Amino acid sequence: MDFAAEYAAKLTTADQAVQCIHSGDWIDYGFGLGIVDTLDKALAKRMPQLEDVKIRGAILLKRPAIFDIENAPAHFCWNSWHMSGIERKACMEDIAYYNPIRYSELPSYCLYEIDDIQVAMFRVAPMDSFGYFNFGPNASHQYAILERADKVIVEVNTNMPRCLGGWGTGVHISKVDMIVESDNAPLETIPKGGKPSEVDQKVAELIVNEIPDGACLQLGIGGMPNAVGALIAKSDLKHLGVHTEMYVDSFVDMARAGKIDGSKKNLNPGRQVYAFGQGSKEMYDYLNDNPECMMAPVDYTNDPRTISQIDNFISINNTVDIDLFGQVSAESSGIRQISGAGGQLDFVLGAYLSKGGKSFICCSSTFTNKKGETFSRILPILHPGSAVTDTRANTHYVVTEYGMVNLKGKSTWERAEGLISIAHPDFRQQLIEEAEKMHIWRKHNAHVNV
Ligand SMILES: CC(=O)SCCNC(=O)CCNC(=O)[C@H](O)C(C)(C)COP(=O)(O)OP(=O)(O)OC[C@H]1O[C@@H](n2cnc3c(N)ncnc32)[C@H](O)[C@@H]1OP(=O)(O)O
Ligand SMILES: CCCC(=O)O
Repeated sequence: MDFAAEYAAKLTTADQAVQCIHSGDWIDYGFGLGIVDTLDKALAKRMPQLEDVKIRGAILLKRPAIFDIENAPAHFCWNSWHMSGIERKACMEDIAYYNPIRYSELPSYCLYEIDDIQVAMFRVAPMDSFGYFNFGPNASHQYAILERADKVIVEVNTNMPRCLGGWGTGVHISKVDMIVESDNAPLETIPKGGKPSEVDQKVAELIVNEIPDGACLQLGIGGMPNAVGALIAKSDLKHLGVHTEMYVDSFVDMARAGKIDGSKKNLNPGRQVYAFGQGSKEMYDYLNDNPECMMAPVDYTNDPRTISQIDNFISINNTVDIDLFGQVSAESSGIRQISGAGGQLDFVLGAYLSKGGKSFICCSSTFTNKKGETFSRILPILHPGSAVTDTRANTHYVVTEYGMVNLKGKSTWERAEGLISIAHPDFRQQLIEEAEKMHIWRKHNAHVNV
């Protein structure tokens, strides 16, 4: 096949490519680092002539140009699989809406249930000699979108790392309708976390004590899991493995510190497995063409049946709030959507099924808002409207800077006692009084320090 000739025939401008988008269409904009940029700017010029365009995407690292057109909600809506700060702000502008989904189910939802997708656009790496455009660190559910899209447009960016893996890591030119060469803007990054706070340090110490040599790690999205990872890189742990949904900078720190060799993994030994990645330029450079790293679609990485096959699986995720029954709300506060369910429950379920596996839900004991008011993250009941990300039947270990409790199988009074014992001391008495009113407190509980 003469891929160069096919490339030349399909090459077009962004302005020309977006002419195929019409009012009422469902459009896929990519995912994370794969979200289009040059095509977005072109669509922002066309969008004022269109109505009711429905766009899907997730974890924006940059505010798309379409969000800033005049009277945006009249022209389109953004439907997010998982919200970053940019998307949660856009919710308040009536542009963005959240699609609740357990992340491992996203590819099958796209394959078997989603309405037709008229146009799918992805930001990709340059075509290789075999005619493939690599997705960069975004296997996620992209293969499923390709199956369902009527038209596929790729936006080539020479800065996109080439992420190797198992399957679903790129698209062949034969399946692409149009190719747009971007202005090769630098990729968006998440800066490496600074010095871990004292709270992060305490939480990390508690978790590190529970990790055996040879364990396999998953770190969730957000500041705290990353800080825990950075401290694992400085620990004495050995022969760690990686099997995660999101690849983050602290895995690079651990690998460079010689903590990761994957030698004890009983699935994909030696490989660091992930579904997508977001981080620093250093992390993108590390992933580029690195055969140790294996990117695979999320219905593989996050399937609890996959996770369960890996012994000593350690899952570390963050939460927004948790109630005294052990219901974890990791994605919203009341009706305010903060992020999304993501793969948290996938990993909580999978780690529990793993021989020697444990899942840790961690958080600081308090949250201070922009007005400087401080609240306990351990609440008697969740705020009205808060989504339950992990049901109380599934929650395993919960960690704050005041300690760690294992809630699995515990009765309501044991949960209340355990959670209050790791709440901030300033809130313990109040929590006990609420627990008493809710009839989940026994006289026996009195040994909690207040
Ligand atoms: C990715 C994987 O590998 S798999 C599974 C991982 N996936 C998940 O865990 C999904 C759910 N979890 C998450 O999305 C994240 O871990 C979070 C939201 C819990 C924490 O992420 P972070 O980026 O560290 O959150 P951060 O502390 O910056 O808070 C985000 C926002 O929530 C607000 N917030 C946080 N906690 C609270 C709270 N208790 N009450 C009210 N608002 C809160 C913050 O003020 C901030 O709002 P802002 O954007 O207006 O400033
Ligand atoms: C898209 C999912 C990200 C997460 O699980 O947090």
